[in-house]
Amino acid sequence: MKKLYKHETKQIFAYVLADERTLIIESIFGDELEIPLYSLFFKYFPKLQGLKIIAVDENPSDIIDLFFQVLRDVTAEEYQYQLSDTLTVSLAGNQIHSETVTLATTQDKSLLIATRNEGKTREFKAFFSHLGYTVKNLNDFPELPDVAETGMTFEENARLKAETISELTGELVLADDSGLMVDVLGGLPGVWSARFAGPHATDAANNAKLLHELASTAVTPEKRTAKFHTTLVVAAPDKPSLVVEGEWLGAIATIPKGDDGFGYDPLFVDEATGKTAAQLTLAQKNKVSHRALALEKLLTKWPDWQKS
Ligand SMILES: O=P(O)(O)OP(=O)(O)OP(=O)(O)OC[C@H]1O[C@@H](n2cnc3c(O)ncnc32)[C@H](O)[C@@H]1O
Ligand SMILES: [Mg+2]
Repeated sequence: MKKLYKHETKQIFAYVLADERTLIIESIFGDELEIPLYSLFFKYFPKLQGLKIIAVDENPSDIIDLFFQVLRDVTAEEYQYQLSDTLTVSLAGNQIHSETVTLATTQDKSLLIATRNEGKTREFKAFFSHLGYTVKNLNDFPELPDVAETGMTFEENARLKAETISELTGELVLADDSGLMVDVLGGLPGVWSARFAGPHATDAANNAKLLHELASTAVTPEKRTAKFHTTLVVAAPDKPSLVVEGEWLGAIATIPKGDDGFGYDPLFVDEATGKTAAQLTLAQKNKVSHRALALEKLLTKWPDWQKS
């Protein structure tokens, strides 16, 4: 069964009955969306199979709205619900369920990422849109200066980028300083990853230089181990910045593979899957990458930091 579903007001959704009794909610790009209340959904969804919803709109409350529309469609029963801090469900006028819920809202939350790198920005956008944040980067503010990365460590550079831009704009700013560390090259290119093949080097030039370095030192396959590192710094006016980091273990391939991602992704082989980062979808990379791990840590620290 596959049906195109027209949302009451604006969005169009498709839904498909899945083989297993699971609820899968995907964006139209195939990214799985994390929406709360899965168990509740199954309490009321009467089919033996599960449900796959493909949503144009990723807003959790719209998807919950959709779920109840689907439920009415499937059961021909008049389920009603109300959603504020509490979700209440009623059938034929009688309340049959009530629970407290927390949903990310999309109101007034914006985050400036102090980067001009659109590859990084795409990953941050995918992550923060689930939390209701609108993400902008420095390409949206051409008048802001480039911050020179004069530090010798990822943290120094990330602080420079986040704190300078936060001071200039008065905004909440996140910066990412990251790089590839290849064991046999003593951790290079490291903080110089963006400039490995020279100032303003392209990704292709950096990748070519990396392959050349490893070929010229005749490195055996098992010695091509490497890791991606990122340090994230969040800065806001008048408080100490929040710093987290993440690492992703892998190895350097002998030829570039895959079309997704950016930077060194076509050469970085994920230790767990054997695929290059460029062979992973954005959603897959965003579950395992150095940036994803750092963002996970950021989320656990974010609420206390925001209150501080
Ligand atoms: O400083 P901003 O404006 O954020 O952008 P940048 O590209 O200069 O970024 P960095 O200074 O942090 O340098 C990071 C380098 O490491 C590469 N890199 C970082 N994360 C990566 C990832 O997830 N996949 C592939 N390459 C990555 C990236 O392409 C850059 O060459
Ligand atoms: Mg940079």
